[in-house]
Parts: sequence; structure tokens; C-alpha cells
Amino acid sequence: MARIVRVARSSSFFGYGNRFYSTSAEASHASSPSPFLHGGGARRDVAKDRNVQWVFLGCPGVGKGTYASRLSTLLGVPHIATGDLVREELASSGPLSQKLSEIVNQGKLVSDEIIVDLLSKRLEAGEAKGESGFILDGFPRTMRQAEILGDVTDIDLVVNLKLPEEVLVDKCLGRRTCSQCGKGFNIAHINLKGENGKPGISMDPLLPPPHCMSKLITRADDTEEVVKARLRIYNETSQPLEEYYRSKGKLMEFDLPGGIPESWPRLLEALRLDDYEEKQSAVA
Ligand SMILES: Nc1ncnc2c1ncn2[C@@H]1O[C@H](COP(=O)(O)OP(=O)(O)O)[C@@H](O)[C@H]1O
Repeated sequence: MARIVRVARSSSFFGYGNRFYSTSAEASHASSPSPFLHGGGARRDVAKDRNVQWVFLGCPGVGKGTYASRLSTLLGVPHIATGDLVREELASSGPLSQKLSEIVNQGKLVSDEIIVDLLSKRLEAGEAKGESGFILDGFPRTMRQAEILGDVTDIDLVVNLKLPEEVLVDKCLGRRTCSQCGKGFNIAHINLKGENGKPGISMDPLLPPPHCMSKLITRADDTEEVVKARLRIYNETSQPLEEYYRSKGKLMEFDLPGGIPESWPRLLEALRLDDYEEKQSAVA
């Protein structure tokens, strides 16, 4: 832990040094009339002097990776998922690999020190390639991680994606990745009926094209038992994080209304990015 503190307090933590800029969250995130916003809301002015520094929160299976990845393409910033960094480390069979596989396969969290180290290396490598800004997915997961992040940089916006609990297990169990192209798919058919005033939710599967079909793999930690453990741990640790960002006026809560076709335009609207795609192609 001492090492994290030392690293976090040093100006080169995350490799960005003093390239982090200060921003005023209050100025850039006024509340929004969107029916999907219940918290601080978000009004996003496209930053003129630097790229966005956003965080995506949400339960396993909610779709953080999908939406964070789409936004990263739209905004030209890296999408950095700490779960991917952990899986890369696992696949590398390096010294950490055995230790990590035991933790991950039980649905438990990797230590703050290891995860900060992996993230720090990823950001340094990105900086060397000229990357700036980021959309973090899966980090922070603990208050300690949030404090470390807050010590070294300003986060502009924290998007908290939500889906009913019943849907999350099915979505995790339906996840597939093409081992060749790396694209993610989902074979689950979700059809949850509305009750007690809550709207129903239906999502079509996101099926792979024929050339990926024979190359699909399932994550080792996407078994029912491990998914349930991950959901339990997420629910235990997420509340203080949500409170922390809510109290800073940075939290935007977003109830996903369905699958990607319904949710993506609504999310862009909530982020005030609905005309951004058009503007980008006009100046290209
Ligand atoms: N910020 C983090 N802190 C601790 N452990 C993490 C973090 N991010 C990822 N992990 C580890 O990697 C695993 C997979 O992460 P991720 O792909 O984000 O899965 P999930 O679908 O559970 O959100 C987690 O179960 C955990 O063991």
C-alpha cells in the first residue's frame, strides 16, 4: 500500500505528470432534462484544450465495455478496461498470472496495488504513443482506487449504467468474444416483463457474423456461480463510490432502456453528444 501512495503522490503517476489539467465539474455538468438522468446530470462541452477523462461504473454485464468502447471511437480517446488489462496479464503467463487467475476465477477483486500498477503501465504506454484523455471502464472499483485517481487527476464525468439485476446474470452468461478479431457479442435473448410500475426490458441478441461463429470463446469467469459472486462484491463496493462521485456533482445515472439500438441514441442525448457525430463528419 505504501508503494501505491508513493506512486500516486508522485507527479509521474499514471505517466501523465503535469499534463493533467484542472477542470470545473460544476461548470461543465449542469443538470439535464433527460428522463434517464437522476443525479447531477451532465452537460458536456467538448473540451477545447484536452480530451475527456471519463469513468464508467456499472455492474458486471451491464454493458460498460460496449458503450465505453463506442464513445471512445466517437471521441477519439482510449477505452481502458482494467478487466482487459487483467486478462492480458493472465494470458501472458507472466509471474503474476497464477496469482491473478485464482482471484479472478473466484470473482474476487485484484488488490488495489496490482490494478493501479497495471493501469499505470497502460497509461504510460499510451502516452508514449501520443494518447490523451481516457474512458476508464472497471476502474475505480474501490474507494482507495477512487482516492488515488482523484489525487492525480480530474475526472470530468462518471457515468453509472444500470439494468435490472435479473437481466445481468443472463447477459454475463450470454457474452462471447471472437478469439480472432476480439469483437464482443451476446447470445442472450432478454425479455423481462414490466411490473410494479417498472418498465419491461427486452434486448435482442448481438449475434456474430458467420466468419466469427466458430471462433467464439467465453470468459472463464462468466459462469453462473462466479457471476453471482462478482455481482455481490460489486453491490457491496459500489455504493460508497457512487456517493463519492455524487457528492462531487460528477455522477450521471443512466438506466439503460433496452439493447444497443434503443440505448445508444439515448445515451448520446444524455451526454449532449447527439449531434456530435454529424459535426465530426462535417469538419472531416
Ligand atoms: N479496478 C479493479 N480492481 C480490482 N479488480 C479488478 C478491477 N478491474 C478488474 N478487476 C478484476 O478483473 C475481473 C474482470 O473484470 P471486468 O472485466 O471488469 O469484469 P466485470 O464483468 O465483473 O465488470 C474482476 O472480476 C476482478 O477480479
